[in-house]
Amino acid sequence: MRTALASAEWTDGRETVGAQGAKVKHNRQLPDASPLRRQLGQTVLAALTKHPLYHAATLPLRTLPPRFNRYEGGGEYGFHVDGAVMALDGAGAQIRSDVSCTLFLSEPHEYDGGELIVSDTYGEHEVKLPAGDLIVYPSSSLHRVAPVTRGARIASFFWVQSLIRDDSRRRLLFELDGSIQALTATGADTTAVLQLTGIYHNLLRQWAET
Ligand SMILES: O=C(O)CCC(=O)C(=O)O
Ligand SMILES: [Fe+2]
Repeated sequence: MRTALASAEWTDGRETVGAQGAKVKHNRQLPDASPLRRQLGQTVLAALTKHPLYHAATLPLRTLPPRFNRYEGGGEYGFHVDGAVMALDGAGAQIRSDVSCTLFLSEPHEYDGGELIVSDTYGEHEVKLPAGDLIVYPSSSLHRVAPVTRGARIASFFWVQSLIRDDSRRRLLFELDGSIQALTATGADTTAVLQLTGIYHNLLRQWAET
């Protein structure tokens, strides 16, 4: 993916953003209609289907085809909130953004700056991960990408409509899932684990929107 993206043609990132974001967005992206975007996006989605932790955290219902962006020469994306409802295709289908995803494709030593900074009720969290690592964060959060002052930061980014709209419910289910996995791995009482698994699925059944 890095090799293909190194010789790609990039376009102004403001092409896919509303008026609020356009004022603070200074990066470039693969054009939405680019075959490379489609091809690499499918590679990203295929990798996600094989990742239990990603599924546990996002509980995906619909996923926007991944896009690819590039920041360099002081490029940044100032504080913004992602649009709540986005076009899924050209046929009028829409997706509600519940979870935002950034897949880092550049190694941290290849550029200065470029931290993804997510602001929540506990303050600001800075994220800068090795190539191949992905961060998921609530689309309801304010976030920004710090200016890239050396090198280039290339990433894939996309949005997920979750079965669970509410961030706090999604978090509870994620933590419950993690506890069940840990209990199973350490050989806990199977009847108790089965009961907890039932509680997980019955909460999911009560809260899931499809
Ligand atoms: O480049 C990133 O990590 C995030 C991009 C972003 O926030 C957006 O496109 O809305
Ligand atoms: Fe964003």
